[in-house]
Amino acid sequence: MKRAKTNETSTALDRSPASSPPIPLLGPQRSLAARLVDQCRHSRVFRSRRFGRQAVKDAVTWLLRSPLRLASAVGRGLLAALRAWRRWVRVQDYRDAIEQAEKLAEKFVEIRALTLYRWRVTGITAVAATFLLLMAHVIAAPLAMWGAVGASLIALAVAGRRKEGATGRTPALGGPRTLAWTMDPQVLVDAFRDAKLIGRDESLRLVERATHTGGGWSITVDLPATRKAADVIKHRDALASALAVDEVQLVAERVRGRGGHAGRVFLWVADVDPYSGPPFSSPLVRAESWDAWRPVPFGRDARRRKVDLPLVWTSLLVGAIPRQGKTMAVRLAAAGFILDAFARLYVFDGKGGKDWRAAEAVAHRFVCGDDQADAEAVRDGLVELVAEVQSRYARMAELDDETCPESKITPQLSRDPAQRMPITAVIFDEVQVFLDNPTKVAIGERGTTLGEYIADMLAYLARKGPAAGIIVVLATQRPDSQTIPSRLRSVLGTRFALRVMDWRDSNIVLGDQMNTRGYDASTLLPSHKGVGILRPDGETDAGADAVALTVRTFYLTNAEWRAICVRGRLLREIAGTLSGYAAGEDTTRAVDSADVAGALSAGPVSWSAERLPEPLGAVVEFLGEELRPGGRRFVPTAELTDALDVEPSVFARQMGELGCRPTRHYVPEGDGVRRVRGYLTAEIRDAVARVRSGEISSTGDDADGAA
Ligand SMILES: Nc1ncnc2c1ncn2[C@@H]1O[C@H](COP(=O)(O)OP(=O)(O)OP(=O)(O)O)[C@@H](O)[C@H]1O
Repeated sequence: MKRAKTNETSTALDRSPASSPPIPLLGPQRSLAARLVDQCRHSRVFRSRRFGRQAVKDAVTWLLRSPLRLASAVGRGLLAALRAWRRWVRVQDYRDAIEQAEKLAEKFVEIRALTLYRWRVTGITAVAATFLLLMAHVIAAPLAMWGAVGASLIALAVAGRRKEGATGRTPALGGPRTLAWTMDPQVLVDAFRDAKLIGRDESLRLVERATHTGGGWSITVDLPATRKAADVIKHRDALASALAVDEVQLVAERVRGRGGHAGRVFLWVADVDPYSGPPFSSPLVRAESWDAWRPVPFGRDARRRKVDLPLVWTSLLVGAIPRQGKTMAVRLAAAGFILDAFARLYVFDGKGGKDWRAAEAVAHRFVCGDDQADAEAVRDGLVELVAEVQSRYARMAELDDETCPESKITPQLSRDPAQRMPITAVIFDEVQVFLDNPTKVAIGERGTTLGEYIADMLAYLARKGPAAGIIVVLATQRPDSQTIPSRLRSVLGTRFALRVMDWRDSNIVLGDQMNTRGYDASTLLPSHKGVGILRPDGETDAGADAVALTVRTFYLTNAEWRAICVRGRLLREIAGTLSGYAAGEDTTRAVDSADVAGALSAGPVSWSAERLPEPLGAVVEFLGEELRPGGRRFVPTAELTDALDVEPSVFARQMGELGCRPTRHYVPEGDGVRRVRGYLTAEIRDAVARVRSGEISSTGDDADGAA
């Protein structure tokens, strides 16, 4: 993900903390003098004007706050002293012991005498102290009396000072606690301890002191050795709670690259909800044209940094419950292609509303609706695209090394009309409408449903299309495993999850285990329209920065969207690239469907779990594309039983009945290897083939009766 940096939001990742050795924040064993010397030696206050200004601000704040802090410490000290005196005068220890022994009645006179005696001592001490003070005032100088009062106040302030490591939400931290950590790093350390991100006897090291940037406070810290930044990101909610801010206000990032390491964390706490306020307008509204090879402006992150989405070489899956902003997100991606006169668009809208009507003006193929005829038109469009991918690979193989160095599309190839390989975007809104189509069809010798066939072709396009310049963009409001089969999901590189119902749906869009890594789209707020978690494609440069990030998409009004489509048509008319549906030719290219069936089965086999007995069906569904020959060789039993949530002994027995026997195999673990029980994928494939051929019945018995 390329993030453009605005002036007001310098990124932590770009800083070079290597130039600033960490300053110990709190070292229990270090003396104050040693810490001061250290601070001065490493301080950038003397080297950087920005840090100098911040230090002066901090010092002034500290000075202004100190009378208040002294007064509250004296107040606490006075309270503590009064409590101690009250216990003493009431002979509380003795009284408690007697009460425990149930002898209060017997000892009542004795306690009362002792209490009266202590009251007398208190009175005499108070009178004597007052007399001595007055004498000092009269005989010596007023200074002596004020000196004595000052000493008493200091003693009370020391007694009432905040102790290091004090836990819990003390009333003093209520409300302004959100910002207390910017003044007093001890509060930040306490928050890390309370959130159980560091131990009670551990501390943090300050890499960059707290500064106010881009509508929030940022700080970079080093965790104690062996603690991981990934865990801070994972438990961001706990840290937000400890800092008393809403979790949407807290951004935690691992500092990577030069100067970064696995234990260095950048924190940013927004002053207010960063996703509230008016939506951001897309820069594409003002763009005359766009180059589809450039990452398209997609939105802004919490710190308002621009997030661009590379689309060439990848594919995109957008998932969310209704009315969260899927169509908007897909329109943004589409706008980048529409404004490139050399790009071609296939638009398939399963919703059938007017959201995509304006795209008719530029689309090479356009289908809008959920009728059988629409599903068949989508099928024909995809058949044409599968054939197009095959043809492009065949043609690229014929080109010389200079024109096509890597059997991959290049910007020059995609814009050369003679080569006929334009960047082609295949855009689906509400793709589940087509994937769920139950009509039976025969593909080659295989019987399947139209929905399955469409899924197979989409999986093929997402897998083989990007290198040939064909990009698949899918949006669905049902991101469940039934609707988007794993063989299709696993080949969609970039994922964007707006709010979904639960963490399972979130993981289906973003990838397995993403909730345990701190990315769960079900925790997004309903009021945050257009806010989602973006997981960039690991294959693109974008994937290097962060596993995922929360983005608020840009906003296009309907009028702006229509204007973009009109501009796209004009650009095509000028360049002479208007084609297909938009140019008034609405017939798909005649393609021999046997060729397509051949292409689908010559590629990785489509492993469908349909009509397979359990647990084989679930295993096939879980492994998806990994099951194909040349994919994974071995799957540990523990991985399968965990993923399918089944009892290991029952699982082993049922797999045995289907002819799959576990074996032992070495798997990598850490730096070494470990021998574990599991299944060879060849055995699983064999079992699938035997069930399909009827050799094993779908109840799990061998057709010939043998178990
Ligand atoms: N980035 C954004 N900023 C502000 N509002 C947005 C943003 N994106 C979408 N919205 C608003 O959210 C609402 C739903 O948007 P959209 O139609 O894109 O959602 P959807 O998920 O496609 O809905 P459906 O499932 O009904 O098709 C619209 O009112 C839209 O204006």
